Amino acid sequence: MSLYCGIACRKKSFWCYRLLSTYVTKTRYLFELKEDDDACKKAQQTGAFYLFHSLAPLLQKSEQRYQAPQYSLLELERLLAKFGQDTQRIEDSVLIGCSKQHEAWFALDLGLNSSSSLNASLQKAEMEIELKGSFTDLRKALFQLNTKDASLLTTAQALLRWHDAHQFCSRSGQPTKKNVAGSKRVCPSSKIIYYPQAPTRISIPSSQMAPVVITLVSDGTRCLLARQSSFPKGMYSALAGFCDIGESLEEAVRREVAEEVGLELERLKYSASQHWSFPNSSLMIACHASVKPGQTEIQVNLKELEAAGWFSHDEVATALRRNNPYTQQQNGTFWLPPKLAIAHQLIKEWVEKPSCSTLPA
Ligand SMILES: NC(=O)C1=CN([C@@H]2O[C@H](COP(=O)(O)OP(=O)(O)OC[C@H]3O[C@@H](n4cnc5c(N)ncnc54)[C@H](O)[C@@H]3O)[C@@H](O)[C@H]2O)C=CC1
Ligand SMILES: [Mg+2]
Repeated sequence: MSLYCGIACRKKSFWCYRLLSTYVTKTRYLFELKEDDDACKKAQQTGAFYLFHSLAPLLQKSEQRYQAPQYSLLELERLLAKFGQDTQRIEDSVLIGCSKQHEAWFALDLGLNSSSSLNASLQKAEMEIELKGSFTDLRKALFQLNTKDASLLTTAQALLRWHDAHQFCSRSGQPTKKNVAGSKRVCPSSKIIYYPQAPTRISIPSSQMAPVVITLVSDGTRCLLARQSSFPKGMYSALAGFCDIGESLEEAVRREVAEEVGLELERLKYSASQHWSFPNSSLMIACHASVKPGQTEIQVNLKELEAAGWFSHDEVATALRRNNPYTQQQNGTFWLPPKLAIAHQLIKEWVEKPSCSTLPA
């Protein structure tokens, strides 16, 4: 087993970006902005903002086409000042993506009640005159926009709507606080962390199921297994991760693999699903995936994983036959999740049919 314990070279950010594909570096850059408020604040300085009013995106017409204009932080500050608004309102913005060159994109709604500024929301008509555009119902706007803007604004609206609906903690009743990127809200009093899908964490049994993708990556002869520091000693599993709001399952699979081990998928194939209760209700959606032969160098994201590695078919087949893993801990071999876990089923499926045919990712 060639185990990479992940030497992440810290250069300004979590990883060096050399050797990683554009897609992987973009994914890891966004992960960093979601995890690090200072990095996200810094990204706002050079980023671009899309504007909404009461969940309707601003569109401008140029020639026969509509487009969604972008504003710099400076332009936004000037616009707010012109209408007597403090710049605190910018704290209501959410991170929605970035360019290949790592220009971060944000969305800000000028019409929803602000949780960061005491100012009232801005009047729609006045803003449309000032901005020479119209705040357009998103369903209508989707017919007028290019695919990139349509997908971006759909994610933006979902995130802005979620934040607007989760201003208070369902346990303490206290106002919740958004992180800079808007990838979560925290209640300072109950300490519950809310993620844009379902309330999660600790004591609040979620009434919804958070969608989670779990993926067994193969390079044709080996499969990729990983472990978190929270796992029992010696246990390795498939890569798993919560879907982000606005994401398809395929996008979540690709993003999680890029974020956690720095690999770009070539193909993936749905396998099965499972309800999973730990730590809260999740809907596990399991897939097989493959990487291009020769593009198998793992770069472990040490903020998420303790280790990851490629395991041969024989090693994994032997591990599957171990029925009492706890005895294995003594002699330091690795072991796999219990039969009940869909990770076990996914791994067993691969051992029985190593060449699970996969579809383009
Ligand atoms: N049934 C099975 O075979 C397996 C199930 N799992 C489950 O999959 C889930 C996701 O696995 P991880 O690698 O931990 O996810 P992950 O790779 O997304 O990392 C967890 C982080 O995601 C963030 N996050 C985003 N949305 C979240 C939400 N709704 N709830 C909680 N955290 C959220 C948090 O920052 C958290 O620290 C876990 O709950 C785990 O129990 C994991 C492996 C096997
Ligand atoms: Mg994970």
